[in-house]
Amino acid sequence: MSEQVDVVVLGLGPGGEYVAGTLAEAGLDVVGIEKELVGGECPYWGCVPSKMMIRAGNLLAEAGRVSSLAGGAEVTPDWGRVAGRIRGEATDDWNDQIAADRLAAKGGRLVRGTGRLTGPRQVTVGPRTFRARRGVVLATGSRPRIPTVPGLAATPYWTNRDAMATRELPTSMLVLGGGAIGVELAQVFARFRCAVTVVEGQDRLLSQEEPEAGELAEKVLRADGVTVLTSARARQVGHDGTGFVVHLEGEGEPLRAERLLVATGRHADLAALSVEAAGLDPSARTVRTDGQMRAGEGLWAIGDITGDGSFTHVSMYQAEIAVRDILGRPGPDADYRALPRVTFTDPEIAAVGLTERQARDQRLRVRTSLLPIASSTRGWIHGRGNEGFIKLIEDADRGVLIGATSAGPAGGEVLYGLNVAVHAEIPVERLQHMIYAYPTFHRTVEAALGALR
Ligand SMILES: Cc1cc2nc3c(=O)[nH]c(=O)nc-3n(C[C@H](O)[C@H](O)[C@H](O)COP(=O)(O)OP(=O)(O)OC[C@H]3O[C@@H](n4cnc5c(N)ncnc54)[C@H](O)[C@@H]3O)c2cc1C
Ligand SMILES: NC(=O)c1ccc[n+]([C@@H]2O[C@H](COP(=O)([O-])OP(=O)(O)OC[C@H]3O[C@@H](n4cnc5c(N)ncnc54)[C@H](O)[C@@H]3O)[C@@H](O)[C@H]2O)c1
Repeated sequence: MSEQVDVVVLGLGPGGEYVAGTLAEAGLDVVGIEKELVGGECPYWGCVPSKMMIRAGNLLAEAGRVSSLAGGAEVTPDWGRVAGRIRGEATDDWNDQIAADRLAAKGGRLVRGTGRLTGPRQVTVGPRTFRARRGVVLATGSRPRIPTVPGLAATPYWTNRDAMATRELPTSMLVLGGGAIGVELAQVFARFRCAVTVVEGQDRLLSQEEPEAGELAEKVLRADGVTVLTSARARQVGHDGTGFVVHLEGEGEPLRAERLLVATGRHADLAALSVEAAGLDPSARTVRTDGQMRAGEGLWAIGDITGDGSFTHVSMYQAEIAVRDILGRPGPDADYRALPRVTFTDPEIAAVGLTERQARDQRLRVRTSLLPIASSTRGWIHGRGNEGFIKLIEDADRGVLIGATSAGPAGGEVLYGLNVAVHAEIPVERLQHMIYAYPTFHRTVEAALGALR
């Protein structure tokens, strides 16, 4: 016998939790199914604990800058404080009772277990089967993609989860992958005196962003003592009981370290959800949706599983659209032209919209500019720690910005104005005649607008 409900939400990460709670508050009979922790990757093993680490690492780095600007400061790094804060304040020692209670208070029902589709509008978890009158929302997120390097699978390698949960820092760590996770954690661990080496397969770090972003990331990581190896791939991985031995492709001595963090991207596992029961292809990498997040009749998908950007803000944005659609309320289609992303290194490396390469590949007539933050008054006053730049990409035929990178102190915050400009397609000509507060970092944007060529 199946239980009849209005909506089943499969997976309660940031997007799924929002959908389940909001629809329940709207009066629908909602069942949310979660196999681990309500809240998903972001609060327990992702954004929140990693940003707590970064806050701590940045404090240490700032203290290191005191000598050149303000006198003397001696700091003693203590990872115990970070690990304690992650346990006490961020994750409640990986206990989701508060989140579960929050869903219940909104009227949603939580079912713990691993769910899978067993028909259109139908989900089974353990012995229970739910039939959803309005439909099912797939929000099962992603998990680390582990490369098929010989030997790796048999070693006790770390993923982001082990790194977030560690009570003690290793003395040395190899990081496979120089994307967002790799560079953020490499910098933090290095600032806590761990000897870090990043091994990135592409010819630069943050390879999906502007080349200048990758160059900057490499420069600042090196300044923190990180060894950065680009165009480097692991050929063989082993563990001798005390540490890792990694042979790279080509000649050279193997790399050795106490820990190995694998940060080579994430992927969704559609086969595990038996998506074919709802008419989807289980071998696909992502669930494709229309602009209202519909993946089929009575089926919606949101978050990492859609492949539209593995970010909490994408999951929440899509969740809002799915909620509206399920409630039958009209609203605009999902629009990713102004998708922002922030890598929380110091300096923060943030971007929105297209890179120059992507714009040129679309055969757009492009004007660009790039100005260092240090060329602004504020950047110059800031002194040490003022690395960064503003890069703008303009569609010259339409006279609007279609992409931008904001790297620098508070680069993610400075991005906001550029995000608005790309999203709202504000003419460059209007942006050039706006008043920019003095002396802010974002005055570099004004200068960069004037330098578009
Ligand atoms: C180290 C790290 C740092 C990050 N930092 C940031 C950041 O600073 N900013 C940012 O925007 N993003 C960041 N992200 C990405 C962000 O965490 C994800 O994009 C976001 O969590 C995705 O949300 P989601 O709703 O798709 O689901 P997820 O958070 O992936 O959650 C999906 C949930 O579904 C559950 N589930 C899966 N399968 C089933 C099943 N069959 N049955 C029941 N339940 C199931 C899982 O247990 C999980 O709880 C970071 C990620 C990592 C790993
Ligand atoms: N600040 C943030 O918003 C933030 C922070 C962390 C993670 N995230 C999200 O989490 C997702 C996962 O992060 P990630 O860093 O694992 O993935 P990523 O896709 O950002 O980067 C993975 C990197 O690993 C490299 N790589 C892949 N296979 C390799 C191999 N065999 N050897 C060496 N290098 C290899 C890739 O070239 C790429 O540069 C990202 O897509 C990101 O959206 C976001």
